[in-house]
Amino acid sequence: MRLLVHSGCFKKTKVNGEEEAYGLTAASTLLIKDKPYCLSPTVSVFVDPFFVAPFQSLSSWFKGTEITLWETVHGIKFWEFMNQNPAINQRFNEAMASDSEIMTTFVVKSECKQIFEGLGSLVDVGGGNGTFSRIISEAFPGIKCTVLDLPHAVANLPEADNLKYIAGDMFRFIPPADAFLFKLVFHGLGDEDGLKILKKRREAIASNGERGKEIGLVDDVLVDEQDIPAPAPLDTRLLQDIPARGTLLPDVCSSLLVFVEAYPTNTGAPVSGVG
Ligand SMILES: C[S@@+](CC[C@H](N)C(=O)[O-])C[C@H]1O[C@@H](n2cnc3c(N)ncnc32)[C@H](O)[C@@H]1O
Repeated sequence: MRLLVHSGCFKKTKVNGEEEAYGLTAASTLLIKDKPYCLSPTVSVFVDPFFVAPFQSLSSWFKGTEITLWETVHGIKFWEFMNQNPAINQRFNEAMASDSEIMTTFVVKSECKQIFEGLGSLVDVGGGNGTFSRIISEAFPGIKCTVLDLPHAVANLPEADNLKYIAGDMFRFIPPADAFLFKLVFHGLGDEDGLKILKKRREAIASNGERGKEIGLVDDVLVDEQDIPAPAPLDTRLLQDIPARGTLLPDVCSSLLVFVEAYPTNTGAPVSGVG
């Protein structure tokens, strides 16, 4: 318990003014199942041996020729691994969905609500099981939401009048829309692949008569360490990015923030989010 208190999972408290007890902290409150906001699926995926074990092979990766740590350990790319392991894929998608449930509270329902007003269509690129888009589609019935993701991620998901799924490859085609949402997509890409996606998004804008200059980016962004409020776990974030992306410094992510701010919304407010 001492360790768990030290790491912020529990806090020491007194019952009836004298008996020592342990209580939940703000962080561990988010791990309670069946509450509206629960990050337990996210935590359980990122501490699962399937995700943590590759870190035992860092030295092989450094010495080898594979681009990503994941390929060094599993012999295939991260998303191909998900395709071949449906049970893990399901858990991964649920983890992403639990993160989206929380984030939409701030992005869709309060802090950034105005950025969605007036939009006719939105493509959620690499949108996973579409939790983020489902919440947007319910809050803004006038926005036609399309979730683009790989076939194994979007198979058999229930659609609605203004929520559709496209099984596809974002490196090949991104459908035209008024707005594009990229949530937790770029941090898993190397710089070259990140730029390819931006070019595809550019083509989607051009094919829509130059409408749709809005872009929503919700991702890890590398900033100077001194700019991160303590105790933000930069080391954890950097480690989380290593398995799939293959380079240690997310340069594209840093420059993307600049890019995002260069594309104001139709309401004049920059669309950017740092998650
Ligand atoms: C980290 S997850 C984020 C999911 C979702 N945006 C969210 O935040 O809940 C990245 C997503 O990108 C998808 N993805 C990876 N490569 C893709 C590709 N080539 N085309 C379309 N989607 C892809 C994955 O299947 C996965 O759902």
